[in-house]
Amino acid sequence: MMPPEQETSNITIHNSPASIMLTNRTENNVSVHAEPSASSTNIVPCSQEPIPGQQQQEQQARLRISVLRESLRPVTLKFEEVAYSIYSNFTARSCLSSQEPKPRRSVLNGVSGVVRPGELLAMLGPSGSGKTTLLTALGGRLTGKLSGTITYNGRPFSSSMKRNTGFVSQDDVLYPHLTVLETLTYAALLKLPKELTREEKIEQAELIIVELGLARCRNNIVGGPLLRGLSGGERKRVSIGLEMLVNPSLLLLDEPTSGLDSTTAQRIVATIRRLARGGRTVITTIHQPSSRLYRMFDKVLVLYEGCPIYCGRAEQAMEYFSSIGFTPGFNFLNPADFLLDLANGIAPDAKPDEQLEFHGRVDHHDDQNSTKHYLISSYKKNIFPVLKTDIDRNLQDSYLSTVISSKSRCEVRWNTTWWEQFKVLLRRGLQERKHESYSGLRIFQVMSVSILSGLLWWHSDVSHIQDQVGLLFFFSIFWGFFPLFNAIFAFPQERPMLIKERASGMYRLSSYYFARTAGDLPMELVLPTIFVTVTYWMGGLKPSLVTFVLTLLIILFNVLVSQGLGLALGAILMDVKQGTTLASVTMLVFLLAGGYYILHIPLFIAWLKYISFSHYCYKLLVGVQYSVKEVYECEIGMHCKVMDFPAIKYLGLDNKLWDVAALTIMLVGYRLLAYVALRIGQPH
Ligand SMILES: Nc1ncnc2c1ncn2[C@@H]1O[C@H](COP(=O)(O)OP(=O)(O)OP(=O)(O)O)[C@@H](O)[C@H]1O
Repeated sequence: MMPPEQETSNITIHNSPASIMLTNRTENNVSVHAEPSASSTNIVPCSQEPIPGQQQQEQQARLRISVLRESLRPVTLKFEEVAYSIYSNFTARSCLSSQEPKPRRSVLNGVSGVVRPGELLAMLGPSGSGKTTLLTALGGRLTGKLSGTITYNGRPFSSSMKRNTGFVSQDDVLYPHLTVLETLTYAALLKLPKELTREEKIEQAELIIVELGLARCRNNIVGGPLLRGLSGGERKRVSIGLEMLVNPSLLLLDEPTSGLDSTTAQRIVATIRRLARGGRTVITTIHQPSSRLYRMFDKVLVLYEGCPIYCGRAEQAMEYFSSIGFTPGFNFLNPADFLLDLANGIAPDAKPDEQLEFHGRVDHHDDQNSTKHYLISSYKKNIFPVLKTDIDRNLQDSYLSTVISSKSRCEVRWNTTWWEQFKVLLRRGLQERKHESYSGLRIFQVMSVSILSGLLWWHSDVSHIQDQVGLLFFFSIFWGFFPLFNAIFAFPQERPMLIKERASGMYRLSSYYFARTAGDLPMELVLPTIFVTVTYWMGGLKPSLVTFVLTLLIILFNVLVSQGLGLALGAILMDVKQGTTLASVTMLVFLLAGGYYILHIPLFIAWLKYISFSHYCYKLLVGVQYSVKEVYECEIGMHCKVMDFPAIKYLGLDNKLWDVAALTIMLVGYRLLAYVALRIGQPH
């Protein structure tokens, strides 16, 4: 395939705007076709007949060498009259009237285009013109009221298309503590089909590293806002690499060059173009590309406040605008600057000083509006009809091939088994969070509290029953607070990653959920074990191994329930601040209603203790610590039954099974609630 500089167009450019739009160089030069391929990695024949061994081997060999070389399932993306609006109190904008007040605000208005395999389309437009919204819509990730049609080889977006689409968002969503190699390896293990062995998947990750020029920093941690790691360009390449692992046929990138120096930006766009030349359909949004970058684009789509003003070959954009009366002046060396000025309503005949002042001057507002209206009506008159013909022309072909092929195929929903996903996610989570789980600060926090409380209750005696009961109550409250607050962070912190990975169909929510909650368990259980061991014996509680083990088990049970509540609050609110506020109120209520501080709670509010897991835990702890016949020295020389001690009498120590059952219901209920909240909160 020829590099674009050498590629030639077979269609002569005429002065008529419509004839400019007819030119389609990719169709003439790129030797990939839009028919859905039978060798899709996530589409397998429905028939029960086994694939012959040789054929299977060939398929595997093809998968191995395919990454970054050529697309296996070329996709022609067509979108017609795409419109999107959001609820707003502000004045709505529409393509030809900008003053009319409406309850909905139009973000995209009648955007159309065709992007074929091998082509790189760049979306240009001022900030807020709707580029990201359109890109998100094309990636099948936009929720809300979207109208118009978007087809992929003539079909609507499907779960197989979802896995065939790479989406690189503007912000790099990566785990900061993993290295480049780990990041790509875990993604390869989750994303690549089960036909490949584990070693082959790791090999693919290595291939990507080499291909994207990341070999030098393969063992460096990715880093984040508070952790020094990769440079911006390297992070962006890791993000692209993650999407490239499945060799997607459609690659969408949101401002891949923002914040990068011009050389790095050029390197990234060169990579993207190379990916396009491998038969992929690539769309990128871009801010202020230099003229060098602009020359790398095959097509451009220019948006003006959500309305298209140009969609066609990049090199013909200037000629089109000249043909409708906007000729670039001497100061426009970069076509992108010219297009962006037009998309801001700045006509090229404005003098440089006027251009600078343009936005601030009221009397130019009308000029801006009339420029906008003229550009939009010219688009509708000259470009849209040609685009429409182009969209309709091939629609029938791809529809036919869809009908034929869909009869002989079915979609495989996941590339890896539930168990495989669970194992990889568990390992990845443990690695990413090991610094947090095993942090010295956390261990110090628990150890210092355990030693301090051991000293405060040092060898307490059963005759000081008030103190001993206080220690048991402290156990139940401390091990209610601590896991609750730790668990609240789990889902809100991982939300961007979860949304991103789930949107690309990487794993099931259930495998993620179980891996995430199981990953936290070791440390969540080890710390209370150490705590109880130290404080129990220092505090002089009953010197019986059985009682100690039962005390420990009750506290571990309480930890799991409290963790479940934290997970549920985090998943429902998805906001750490709100979650911790609600958790502190909840725990305060549990503390007061637990049955230790207030023994005469009015009946109308006494029910609060029944929803408190700390209450059940406290009851069970007291229940295993003292037997029914046990006595204590209530006054000098006088012995009273433990069960008659007011705080214990108030608790009522019968029905221990009911307490265990209540805790079990909470354990399951909170975790189920967390899962349901996560599922409901998912964009798809
Ligand atoms: N869900 C939403 N809620 C509120 N406003 C939205 C929403 N989605 C899009 N918008 C608005 O729609 C407009 C287009 O947003 P979009 O992010 O697509 O613009 P953009 O061209 O990508 O901008 P930039 O180049 O600055 O990223 C903006 O004014 C934005 O505030």
